[in-house]
Amino acid sequence: MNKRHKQQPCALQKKPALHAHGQHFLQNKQVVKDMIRAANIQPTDIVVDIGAGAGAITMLLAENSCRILAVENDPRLAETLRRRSQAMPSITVIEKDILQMRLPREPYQVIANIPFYLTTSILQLLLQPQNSLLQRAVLIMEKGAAKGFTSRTIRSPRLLVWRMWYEMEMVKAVPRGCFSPPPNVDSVMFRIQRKQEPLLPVHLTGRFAALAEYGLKHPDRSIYDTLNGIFTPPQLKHLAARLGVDRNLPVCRLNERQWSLVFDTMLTHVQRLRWPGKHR
Ligand SMILES: C[S@@+](CC[C@H](N)C(=O)[O-])C[C@H]1O[C@@H](n2cnc3c(N)ncnc32)[C@H](O)[C@@H]1O
Repeated sequence: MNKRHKQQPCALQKKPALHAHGQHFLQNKQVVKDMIRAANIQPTDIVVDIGAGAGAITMLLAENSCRILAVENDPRLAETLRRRSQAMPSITVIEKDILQMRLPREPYQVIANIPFYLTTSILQLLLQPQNSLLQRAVLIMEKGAAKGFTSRTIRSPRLLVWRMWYEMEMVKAVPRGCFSPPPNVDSVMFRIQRKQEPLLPVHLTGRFAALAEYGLKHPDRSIYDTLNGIFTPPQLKHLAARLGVDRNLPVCRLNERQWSLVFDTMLTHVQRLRWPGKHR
């Protein structure tokens, strides 16, 4: 046999490991029940299960009579779930990459044990205020990621924009033994809730995002050094008093409420030509 057509050694023929696709299946029904309770699911809700697998969450959700969109891109798992839910009209199985999916055009909830490798992309998809009607999500995610999203300091412009719109909190730890196979990192139940009163109107999101990009380019710089490219010294003095902070504090220590004051002060008192971004 020609060398090039020799069979590959077995190790190379192995299927990719399940966890390479974030496939850590929930084995513990109580965790799923706790997620459903934490999301306060009502019979009238539309609920998206992202990475539905064989249905650990979807099947229990169906007991709440809500409408469920179960999204799964692994054809074998999607087929299993289609079979399991055949007689359940409230469940629609969507065999698709979640990142290619059009989200509901009406208010919806998410309950999901997400593939960890897509955490940021999934949040990016769900938390775009311009095109997402997400009301609440209860997700299982890696503890490290959850800590970053709820951190007291805000170093990422994207996170800052999300937090203008959504409350984020860790609900509780989910032990590794609740999954099969167990992940090699710690996991938590994480809740995202649309704020009753968002800190930003949708139509100003682009303008605020430009301020966030500018303001957090060097998150450890002081508030004064960061913002003196936008505000004049008297405006900065007025702003520091409004914020109730020392102007030498690192800018990453401002919370989302304080950033909304920075934004408001900029819109009210600063000439447009000094605003960051292309939206002048
Ligand atoms: C952590 S498992 C959760 C499975 C199930 N929900 C459970 O709790 O047992 C994540 C699931 O997401 C699926 N998945 C991975 N990437 C995906 C993608 N891009 N779009 C949709 N599903 C995906 C995996 O196949 C896997 O079934």
